[in-house]
Amino acid sequence: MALLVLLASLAAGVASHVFYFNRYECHLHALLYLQGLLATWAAACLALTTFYGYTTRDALTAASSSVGLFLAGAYGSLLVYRIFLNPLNRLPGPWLARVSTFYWSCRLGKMDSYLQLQAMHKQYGPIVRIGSGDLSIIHPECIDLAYGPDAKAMKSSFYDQELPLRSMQTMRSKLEHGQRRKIWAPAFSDKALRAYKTKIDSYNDKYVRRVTESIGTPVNASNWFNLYSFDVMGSLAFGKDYHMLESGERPPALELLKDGLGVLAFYFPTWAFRLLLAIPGLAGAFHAFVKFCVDELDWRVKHAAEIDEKGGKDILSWLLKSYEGVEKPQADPILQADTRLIIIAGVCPVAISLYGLRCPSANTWTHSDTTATTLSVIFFLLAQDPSQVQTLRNELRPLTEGRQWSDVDIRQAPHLNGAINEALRLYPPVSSAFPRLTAPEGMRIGDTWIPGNTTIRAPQYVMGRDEASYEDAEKFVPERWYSKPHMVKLKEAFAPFSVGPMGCIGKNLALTELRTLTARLVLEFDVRLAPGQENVIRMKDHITVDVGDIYLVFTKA
Ligand code: HEM
Repeated sequence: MALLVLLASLAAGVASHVFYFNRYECHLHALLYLQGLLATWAAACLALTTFYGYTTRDALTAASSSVGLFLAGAYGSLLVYRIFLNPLNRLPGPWLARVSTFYWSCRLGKMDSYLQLQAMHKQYGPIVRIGSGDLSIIHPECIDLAYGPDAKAMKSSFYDQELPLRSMQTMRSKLEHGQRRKIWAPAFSDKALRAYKTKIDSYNDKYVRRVTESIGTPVNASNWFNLYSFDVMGSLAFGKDYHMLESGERPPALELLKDGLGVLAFYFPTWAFRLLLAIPGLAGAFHAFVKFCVDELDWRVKHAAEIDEKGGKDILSWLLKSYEGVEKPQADPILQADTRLIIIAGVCPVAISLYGLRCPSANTWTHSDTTATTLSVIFFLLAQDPSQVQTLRNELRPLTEGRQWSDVDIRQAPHLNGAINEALRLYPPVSSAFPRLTAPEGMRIGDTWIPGNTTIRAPQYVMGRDEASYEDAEKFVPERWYSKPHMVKLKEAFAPFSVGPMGCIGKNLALTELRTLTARLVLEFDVRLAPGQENVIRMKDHITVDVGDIYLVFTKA
């Protein structure tokens, strides 16, 4: 009888894998499975002692053996499938990646996923297995096929980490995402961007003032770019000035998030992340940030009339239009999550919103803001080559001199746009890319067939430095984007904002900030690396990258 029960447990384990875990997405319920297993174990102990006269010790042994064999069956079946049967096994990659996606996490102790991916692609080619169901692909076709307007691939389980909280960006259903995106779209139209101009200009002024105050001395430019970007997004989200550029400090709820990013560097599977989130106290910073955004949204809705009267249109004023007639729009959890997305999208799409988890390795403020990262990189690259600053100045002076200029006047400046593209190519703020899940019927990339339900990513850092796509790929050459087009061999490889219906909705806003602040600074200042500042950036990659402190010296032009 006992043997029969043990064999049944083993068989149940195998069946659970074959008929359930291997067929369906199960990442949402890891905690429930754990609780179920413990509850079954406890119930079995109780039943054996109460109804079958087992001693406590014997009951514990019998119940544990049964549960143990169930797990052995489930994991045994999983290992057999992964090692011998998985169709992904014919694709190149380290053998251990077949066994578990934790293999990938274990390589990321230095938070350098972009470098690890680069090394793996050098060794294994354009398509590399990085986990049991995960591939990294640098074939330029992947961009359009996985992310483009007609892509059949969908967002992977990565986007479920925050459930039940959902923002536009974490909506996996294309239909639902599309409907929400229609509500967001007017906030990023040309008309809306024109209305944000005054706010952006005022923060550009503040940045220039900060530089003027520290002329000739080393400044932590990346930190100031980060404060700049938070100030701009705070003002565009809530119509409030947080004065971060003046004070040099962030509101406490944002400050809390500084500890939250390190853990993202390990790219844990979604189920493991959700288990981490469930540990009481671990996600405290995230909840504080959620509350901060809910409070600010509440304030914003209550002051809507006042803000509208001042004519200071912001992103929320557009989103709130779709709530006309709704008594308390601020109570809608999707609007709450979208508000968080505005704040963090320019900072760290998805990432910060997901986890305010504490991580001991992240003990300094991380410069993970996408716009700030790009500004930091632009000036880091310019600081190493004064002739580039001069070329930019020569290009911009005729476009700006003697008039109240705006982004419209410099939008087509080829060298400026080239320099921005080069910063985004060499140090893309989203370096390892957002994962997609291939459609059940699979897809072909180049000559390779990718099976259905495979998680794929197209890492921009590796693609940006691939000689197959760019000539002299490691060099900063703004001209490749206008007068030397032969240096861009495969244009479709370049997608720092992603592409398609789920790509960056804030691209034009980001470019406006990047162009106008860069132009302001190069028109007024020369720039060089501060003494002791290394001439390489050692980024930390936690979905968006952290360029660390970059010390520069600005002098009057
Ligand atoms: C250099 C700066 C920026 C870069 C490189 C960048 C990059 C990206 C990328 C790669 C995505 C796609 C993420 C995904 O597939 O899930 C994205 C999405 C998004 N970005 Fe940006 N971004 C930048 C600035 C901004 C700014 C300033 C905003 C303003 C609010 C913004 C708002 C968003 C939003 C709302 C999404 C989600 C779009 C959707 O789900 O439809 N981004 N961004």
